[in-house]
Amino acid sequence: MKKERIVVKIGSSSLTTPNGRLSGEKLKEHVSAIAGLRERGHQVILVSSGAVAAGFGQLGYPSRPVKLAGKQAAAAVGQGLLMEAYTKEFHAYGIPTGQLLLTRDNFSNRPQYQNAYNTLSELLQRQVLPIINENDSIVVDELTFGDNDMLSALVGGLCQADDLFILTDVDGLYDSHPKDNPDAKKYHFLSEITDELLIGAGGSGSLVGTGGMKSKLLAAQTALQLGLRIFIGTGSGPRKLTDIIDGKGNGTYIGYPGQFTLKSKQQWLAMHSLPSGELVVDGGAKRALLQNGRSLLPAGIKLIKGTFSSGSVVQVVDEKGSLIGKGQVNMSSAELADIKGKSSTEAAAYTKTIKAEVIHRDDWVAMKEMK
Ligand SMILES: Nc1ncnc2c1ncn2[C@@H]1O[C@H](COP(=O)(O)OP(=O)(O)O)[C@@H](O)[C@H]1O
Ligand SMILES: N[C@@H](CCC(=O)OP(=O)(O)O)C(=O)O
Repeated sequence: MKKERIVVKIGSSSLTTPNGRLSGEKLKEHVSAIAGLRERGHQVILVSSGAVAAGFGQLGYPSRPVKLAGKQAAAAVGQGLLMEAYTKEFHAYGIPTGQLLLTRDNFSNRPQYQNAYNTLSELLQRQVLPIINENDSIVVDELTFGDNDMLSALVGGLCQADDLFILTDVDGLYDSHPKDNPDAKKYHFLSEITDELLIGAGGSGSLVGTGGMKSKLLAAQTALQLGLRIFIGTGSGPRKLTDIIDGKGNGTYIGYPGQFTLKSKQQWLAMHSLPSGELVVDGGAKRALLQNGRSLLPAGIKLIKGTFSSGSVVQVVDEKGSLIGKGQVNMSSAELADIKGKSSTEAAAYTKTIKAEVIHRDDWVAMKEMK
């Protein structure tokens, strides 16, 4: 059987009690199930929620704090408790653990993204189990992931995983909220996340979880684009995760094997990079980029918007303004303004210091083809 690389995401409700304490019993069960996956030779990356939910009780909050300072303080306490418990329990199976606390910036900044990738790769190569959470205690409000579903999908892309298992307190996706509708129908297999599914997905049903099924589906949508298969559901006992691999999981399976996976650079450009400007290109350049797999040359550029430096990411649009793709430019907006619309020979004569390609094909991702 193929050895898979699996991201396992565990939600707050599956790790804690409603009064803000860590549930040692629940945690132990997850640990034994993860040890079971590793015993079969699979690599596991754990994305664990629960810092806020495990910490707020000790701080004297009667329920999950709503204000940012309360959540951040609770997370500071709870994250330590989580890691202490995980380290001890995994140690009993001879599995060393390592903690990574990430923020959105770590994904949008290319050097930080590569650095996170290098750290994860090193941990996995040395048989260490990475345990990841958002860096809740320091992250700025508007930049939080909020819940860990999207974080787990992005981690799946970052470490080029095969599967994402989202463990929660419900046994899969239903066509409407199962707590409101006793006749709600469960989906066992899905190949895509449609708007209809998103409409049927509601918020959290527990006092400690955030995001609910909607955020799991949005995460699943991203994970599908990143080439992962997804499972959303629950289970009990030490075999609950190996059962998922064996197709016997208690939940909903999304995706199919052998999906198209973007290369790491293209994945970063498409999913995480923040464009600093925009280039409007003519029909010839659009064809070269989308159909012929060529680089973007100065001749095809009609208009430059924004100010950027060499190495920045820009978005590329056609003359109607519709997005074609994103790429990393080899020159600044000022240098490009001098050679825009010129043939490559003319451009080369103009300055010998810059490259012939405005965006090299290796530094480009087509956004149209992804749909
Ligand atoms: N269509 C749906 N199908 C299944 N569960 C749903 C649906 N809509 C909303 N939910 C709720 O989503 C909850 C799981 O999300 P959440 O509470 O955020 O869990 P976690 O803490 O594990 O991330 C379920 O307990 C359920 O009440
Ligand atoms: N990073 C946060 C996750 C917040 C949260 O509730 O997430 P989840 O339970 O996955 O919906 C924490 O550890 O408390």
